[in-house]
Amino acid sequence: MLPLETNGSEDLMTDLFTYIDGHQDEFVQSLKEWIAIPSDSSDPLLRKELIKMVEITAERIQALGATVELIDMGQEQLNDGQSVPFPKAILAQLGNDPSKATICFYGHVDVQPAKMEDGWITDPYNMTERNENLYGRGATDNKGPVLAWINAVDTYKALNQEIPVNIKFIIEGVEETGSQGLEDLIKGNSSFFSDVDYIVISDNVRLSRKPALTYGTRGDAYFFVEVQSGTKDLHSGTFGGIIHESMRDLVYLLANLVDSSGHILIPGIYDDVSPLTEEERKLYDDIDFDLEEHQNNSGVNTFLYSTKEEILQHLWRYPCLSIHGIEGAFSGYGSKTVIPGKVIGKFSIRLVPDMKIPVVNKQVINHLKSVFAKLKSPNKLVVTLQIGALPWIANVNDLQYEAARNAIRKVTPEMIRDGSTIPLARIFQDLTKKSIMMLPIGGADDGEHSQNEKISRSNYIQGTKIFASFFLELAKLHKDLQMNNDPLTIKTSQQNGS
Ligand SMILES: NCC(=O)N[C@@H](Cc1c[nH]cn1)C(=O)O
Ligand SMILES: [Zn+2]
Ligand SMILES: [Zn+2]
Repeated sequence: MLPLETNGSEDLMTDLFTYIDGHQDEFVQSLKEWIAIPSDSSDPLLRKELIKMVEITAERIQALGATVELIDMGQEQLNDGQSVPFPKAILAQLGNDPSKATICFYGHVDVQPAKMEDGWITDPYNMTERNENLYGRGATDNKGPVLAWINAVDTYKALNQEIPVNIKFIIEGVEETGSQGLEDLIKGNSSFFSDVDYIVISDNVRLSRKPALTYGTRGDAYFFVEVQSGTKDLHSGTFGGIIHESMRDLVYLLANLVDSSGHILIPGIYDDVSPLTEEERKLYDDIDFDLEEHQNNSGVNTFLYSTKEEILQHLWRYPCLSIHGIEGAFSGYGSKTVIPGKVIGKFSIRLVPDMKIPVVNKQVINHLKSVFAKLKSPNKLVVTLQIGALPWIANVNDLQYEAARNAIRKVTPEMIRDGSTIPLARIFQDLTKKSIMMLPIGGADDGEHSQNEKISRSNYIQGTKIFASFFLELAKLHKDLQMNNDPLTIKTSQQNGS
């Protein structure tokens, strides 16, 4: 293996990039193979596929030369009283040279549900390339970025070059359903994180065509509101008109959560939202954001707000409430005349600093109970918090942000926040106290969670290059930092004559 010094870092970078360009079809083929596995974590019937996906990922990381541990995550309790095994989590380590920086990469290999009949143009699990875009479920969220990181490490190996940093991986299979059990996993494996210097996540998209670094995300409080009128579904001709219908109650409850201007109707919900300072307000002015393009990407004609500043603030620093669906309600084709016996409404509130989960939980329960009381319904109401993930904000002055800016090279990346949630971002920050950075490689038009999700071939390949060069840039800055701060290191390098 060639040590770093034998090759100037610019020459090495050229070699790495040439290799990546020359092997891009292999990298694309690997993504196709990963996308072919329907690793949907929300469907218990697909659990075997999800478990297989985690195993394949573990094998792939092991093939890099890493030591891989598969951690049992126990059983997932389903609503119907049954249980299925959680997919294992992967903890892996490649290199443990104490003189090098240690980066831990976190990602997930589970995906959101996807069916042809949802409106996909091609099979979501048969990756298809159209106009230089790679379409398939998980292409950008998050299989593409996880593979790009692996490809970057693989490139050093293939060129027989020393990787300038130690690399750790934490890869999970239940991010899309709230990363259950991962907090305990991190708590129970504190020694794994003790020598980690930096945590990198690449699980969101850029805001525009410009590369970006993400330093904040919203959290999420996801609720189930269950209304039960009886033990079974009923014929609406035989029972319609004589019973209190669970669906009518639920629709009323859901309609009282948020008004048509997007304002959340839950008393007190805005109380803990941190006030907008003048300093923060100015940040929005400089951000390159094409509102029209964002609107085109969404497929929606009219947004709730009309200026760049309002849109970004309502995505990044204000909460929102979205109603996601109703379990138990008739939703198929045709005109089934049924009265459901039990329905579960699903909604979530994206949380921002300084909202607190127990406070929000109480406010939601109190509000729904008081709205329900107005109905004077004999039906049974149960409200449960399913997922509670806190928002995350990082220090953009951390060394790895500078290294990432250097790695992106040609342009200055946009410093952005993100309206979505990575449940583990804040957990990592609180438990490990390490620097966290999100380095997105996907585009604003990738359609995460939507029909026809994709990643562009160019972002996937450029992303692989950015990761490969990030290792070098971070190694350089980390070494400088050590030389300046650590008398022992200075002494050792002076003795070595360097
Ligand atoms: N790419 C990140 C992502 O999509 N995260 C999910 C996580 C989540 C939040 N609530 C339930 N799952 C997201 O919807 O933001
Ligand atoms: Zn994701
Ligand atoms: Zn997602």
